[in-house]
Amino acid sequence: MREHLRQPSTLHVDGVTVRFGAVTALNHVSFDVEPGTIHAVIGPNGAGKSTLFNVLTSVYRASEGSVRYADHELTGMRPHAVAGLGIARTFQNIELSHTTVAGNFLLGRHQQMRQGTVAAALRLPGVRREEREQRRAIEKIAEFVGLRDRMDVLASELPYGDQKRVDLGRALAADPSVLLLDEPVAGMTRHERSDISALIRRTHEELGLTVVLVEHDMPLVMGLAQVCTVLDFGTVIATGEPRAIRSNPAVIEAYLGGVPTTAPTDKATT
Ligand SMILES: Nc1ncnc2c1ncn2[C@@H]1O[C@H](COP(=O)(O)OP(=O)(O)OP(=O)(O)O)[C@@H](O)[C@H]1O
Repeated sequence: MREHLRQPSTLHVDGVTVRFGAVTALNHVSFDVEPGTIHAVIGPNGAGKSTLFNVLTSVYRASEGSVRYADHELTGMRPHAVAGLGIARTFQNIELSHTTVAGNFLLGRHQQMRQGTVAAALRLPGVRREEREQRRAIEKIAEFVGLRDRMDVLASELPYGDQKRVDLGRALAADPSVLLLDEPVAGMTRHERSDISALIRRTHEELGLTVVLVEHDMPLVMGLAQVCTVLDFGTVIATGEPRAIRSNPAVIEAYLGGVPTTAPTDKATT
């Protein structure tokens, strides 16, 4: 069952509408995220990107429409059940646990643990073997995100850029097939942005993950994404390759009417 779900599948977003009272945050939003792609969701402030992420992870329930992955309807599922299907996320505002880097990775891996807490309390042999396996697994993740020598440091004591790496490692620890990244370089220095951009690319190329990326940093988006979906006032105004998106009149108008400094441009930092 679990192996089946680890097979890459298309994430279908179909007619999703979310209303908050009189505000329609998402208005019949439809697009597909093809397996093995980096798919960016962009749009001016208030366009509905965070709301969409919260629907994809079942934190919010759509008023209408559906989200399907690997023959499963995600709408109405509990968030941990969505995670169990292999859909992991990082957070715009870092939400790390008050423990070490390794502890955060272990918590992310928790779903993978086979042995129960009673067996763990009794220190049964199978538990010790599993603990060793988990330790090896999180060492690999620490290596991958560049924190191998920081595993026993409290995550809260790390610089901001490294905390973002912990957040990414925690998501990877759940062994996902789809990774949802919510503004992964927000608040970072130019150097940190370039590092994280390279890490996202490796996540896609070396681990083969499907990545859904919400980000305001247009050079980063244009350099990484194969497909962009553009939201404006809760409506999809364009979906396509970055090159086509950059010259799409509706997209240019949406940005020029909103936040000119973040409008899609040709220059990529990646
Ligand atoms: N919990 C909520 N209650 C009421 N209105 C909300 C709620 N969450 C979002 N909204 C409204 O829905 C719309 C979309 O907001 P959302 O945060 O999804 O946009 P966004 O594209 O993520 O914006 P930003 O780029 O600034 O993060 C906005 O008008 C916002 O004010």
